[in-house]
Amino acid sequence: MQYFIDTANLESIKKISDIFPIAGVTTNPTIIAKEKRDFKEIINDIFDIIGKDKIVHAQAVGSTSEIMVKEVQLLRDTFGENFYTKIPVTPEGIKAIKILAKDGHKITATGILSPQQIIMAAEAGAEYMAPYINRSDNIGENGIEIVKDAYKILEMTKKTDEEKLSRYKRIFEPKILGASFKNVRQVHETILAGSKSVTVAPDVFEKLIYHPYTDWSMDTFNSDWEKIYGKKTLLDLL
Ligand SMILES: O=C(CO)[C@@H](O)[C@H](O)[C@H](O)[C@H](O)COP(=O)(O)O
Repeated sequence: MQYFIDTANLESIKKISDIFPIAGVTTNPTIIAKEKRDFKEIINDIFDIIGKDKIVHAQAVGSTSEIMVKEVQLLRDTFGENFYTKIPVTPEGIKAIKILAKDGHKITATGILSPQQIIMAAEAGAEYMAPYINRSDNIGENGIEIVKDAYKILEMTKKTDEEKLSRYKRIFEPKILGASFKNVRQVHETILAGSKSVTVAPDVFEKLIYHPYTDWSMDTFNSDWEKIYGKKTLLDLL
């Protein structure tokens, strides 16, 4: 399972990565713009906090495939092997993914709101496909159904390692990266639908393990213990 934090806010990244077993950080142009700082510094600071063995995703912003291809080449040279460029599933984006994947680049297809967009991005050679669950639910569609359909079709169109090597110059499993969550239920249903990667904003992230009865249970344990042993911990008693 891979949990990503969907933010570029360094305080939030520090807080969450200190506690939770995260796979990395995802951002988008809106998330980056909120920080009002130099782009390169933001990404370097994120890697400094989470470690260079973790993954960072940030989005190409060019409006043509030619510019996106150049951006991705520059991003890989600047940030290294654990940087994934997000590319939107527009016609120009799919064209860019197709060109870049042939050269072994690591791509996350983004802005996904339909299963066909996932299949097309996967065929073009993206490794991660990021469907926007809440944005889909918001207009009366069903984000979870997108993930379910996508997994069925990805299974049907599975490629051998030889095919992957000849088409994309590297071997990887296509993955659904569930994104745009507004509550824990959406995250959980996305995982149940088969998605082993999700990216969650800090406010929802902290709620993933929250339960009032867990807090109540711990309060009760602590007060019962203190009645007999005071503030002593096992370090004092063993
Ligand atoms: O696409 C990725 C990760 O690949 C995310 O950063 C993605 O852009 C964000 O989760 C969404 O845009 C956030 O959506 P929302 O919470 O604003 O509806």
